[in-house]
Amino acid sequence: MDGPAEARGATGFDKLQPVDWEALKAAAVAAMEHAYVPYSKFPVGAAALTGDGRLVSGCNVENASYGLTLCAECALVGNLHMTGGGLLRAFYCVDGGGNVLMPCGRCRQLLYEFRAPDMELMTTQGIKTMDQVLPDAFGPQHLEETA
Ligand SMILES: O=c1ccn([C@H]2C[C@H](O)[C@@H](CO)O2)c(=O)[nH]1
Ligand SMILES: [Zn+2]
Repeated sequence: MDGPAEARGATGFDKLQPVDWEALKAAAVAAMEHAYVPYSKFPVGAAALTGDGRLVSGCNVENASYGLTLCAECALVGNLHMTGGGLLRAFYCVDGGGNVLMPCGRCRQLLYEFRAPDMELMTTQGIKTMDQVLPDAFGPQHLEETA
């Protein structure tokens, strides 16, 4: 039915509305408090602002089969779709102490799929763009090259 997320565009995208990074952090911390981490004891919370101004979030959910663990970003992407889809404009991830946490490599790819143009991420070195944290990313365009 639908093509890749980026092709659908960010409906209602409003760049005039400044990103409230403190609100994003608070949402990430609130999500982190729901983490299921009996194995690593390393809770993670992620929150993002969508192009149309919604806050979406997620926490990590571990499994006795360790490798099946879901990162917080996985839950966030599920939440994005459950609450109306769209694209991500700004992203914030925290550890159990509320410190900024860099998304793992797999999650950077996951987020890339749903990035709004010029999506920003809070990093340990301040605000960065998706392109800075995942340069030369693999994306839908590569699928078309060999078709
Ligand atoms: O980007 C990341 C990196 C790690 N984790 C989780 C997975 C695991 O439950 C715990 C320790 O790796 O942190 C996330 O949720 N997101
Ligand atoms: Zn991850």
